[in-house]
Amino acid sequence: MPKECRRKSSKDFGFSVTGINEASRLERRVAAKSSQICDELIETAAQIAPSSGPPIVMDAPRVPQVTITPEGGGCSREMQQEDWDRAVDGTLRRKLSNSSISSTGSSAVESEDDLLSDNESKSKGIVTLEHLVDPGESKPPWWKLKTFVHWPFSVSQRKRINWVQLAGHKGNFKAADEGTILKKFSENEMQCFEKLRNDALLPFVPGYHGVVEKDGESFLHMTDLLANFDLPNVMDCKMGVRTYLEEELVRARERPKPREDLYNKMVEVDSEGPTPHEHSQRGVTKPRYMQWRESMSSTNTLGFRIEGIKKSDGTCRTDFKKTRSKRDVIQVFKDFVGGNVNIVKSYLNKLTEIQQALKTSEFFKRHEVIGSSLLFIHDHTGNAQVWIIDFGKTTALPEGQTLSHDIPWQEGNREDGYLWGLENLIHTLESVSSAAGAETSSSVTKENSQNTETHSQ
Ligand SMILES: O=P(O)(O)O[C@H]1[C@H](O)[C@@H](OP(=O)(O)O)[C@H](OP(=O)(O)O)[C@@H](OP(=O)(O)O)[C@H]1O
Ligand SMILES: Nc1ncnc2c1ncn2[C@@H]1O[C@H](COP(=O)(O)OP(=O)(O)O)[C@@H](O)[C@H]1O
Repeated sequence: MPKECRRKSSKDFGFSVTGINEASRLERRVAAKSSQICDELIETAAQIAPSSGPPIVMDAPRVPQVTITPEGGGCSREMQQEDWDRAVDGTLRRKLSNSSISSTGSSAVESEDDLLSDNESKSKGIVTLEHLVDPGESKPPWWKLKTFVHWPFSVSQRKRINWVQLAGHKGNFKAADEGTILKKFSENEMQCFEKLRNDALLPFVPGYHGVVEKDGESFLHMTDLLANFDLPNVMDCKMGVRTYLEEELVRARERPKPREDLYNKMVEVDSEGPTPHEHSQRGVTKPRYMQWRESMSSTNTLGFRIEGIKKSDGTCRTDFKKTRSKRDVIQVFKDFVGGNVNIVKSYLNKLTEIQQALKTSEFFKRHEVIGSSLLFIHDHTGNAQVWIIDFGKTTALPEGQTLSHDIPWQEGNREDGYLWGLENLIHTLESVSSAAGAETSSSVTKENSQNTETHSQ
């Protein structure tokens, strides 16, 4: 069920959004509409709070900030008061175990005590992005552009926007100027974006606009892929047969650090998942957890898995940990596209283009691509696109080494199964297309036969 959070001010719902993401505004409307109590509180808040000026912290009542109706169990993770406080003062940080390399790129070694519970940190749908430019601030004195001389941010009255984040860690993204977002800096990801500038994959990755810094914190400035869609439907598919780096495996073997948060996540899905030993220590290591996730989902069997879906009606789901069989995956895709065969065909065309580009890409040849996703986005206008996102754990191979991306992984060969997964994904969508086509033609046949009956009466 959606968790509750305290509203800080009427601005959270009431600010005017003319820029960064029109769709988000509409979504927020749709979502807010679904809760009578929420609407009443918005009105109350609007009366209490001034239309401009600093946000007012309302201690009570606790209400859902965004109302999402998840199918099959709670999926929406919403900002809590503590999250706001941490995010606003800039202290919301990812904590890493020493068996973890963050997809934000850090390989920092920290003690187990430093770990955040994943329930607290993992994004599961609609999140609220903080805008880093304070309203009324006319100049951005704190911005220091590291790489590109281009001032990207204008003053905005928007402080926070609701946005779709189907995977990754909450707090990793911030709002930026129209059509763009900021992602927490990762050296690894930054290097990938730099190398992708001259690569065949460039048309399929989010536009990259350099690195920006505020208060000692750096961000990657990139295009918001949702920006050109009207009430977008979004799906995140994590690619590959392996979702952890080989070095994470080595580290966990050398110095195993059982993590309680991962143990809890495992038990939540399958109480018999942990071994008796893991039960007794109430902890599992990161690679063990990741391997278990891969075997429960379609990662091992198909080379990709569905991480999350958000539909235009505001519903969102991230409960796909046990979506494993091709049949189940097809069903999820069918639901995602609402049986629209044209959308499926557009997606298939896009995937084929990506497949071609991957085969010629120098970048792809020379990188182990781990934890990267394909982001599917379509809307009611028929616009359907696929992008390659998340290069936090995409790692350059030693000079001279290349990968084929379609042979089985064995420790040491660094293969990721990306192309094999993509091939399976294409086949899966082809099945969706023929199933949808068959349904359409059978309903047309039915209609025709009804017409014939009507005529003959
Ligand atoms: O999906 P669930 O089951 O919640 O597991 C998560 C995802 O695999 C995260 O990957 P992603 O960010 O791609 O969603 C991963 O972060 P990394 O990418 O840093 O490996 C988390 O590792 P920890 O952050 O170490 O818990 C792991 O706990
Ligand atoms: N450029 C983008 N435009 C729109 N949505 C994005 C973009 N990048 C990421 N997202 C959203 O954020 C989610 C997490 O992104 P990701 O890069 O995988 O983060 P992390 O590195 O924290 O795992 C994706 O599932 C998607 O919903």
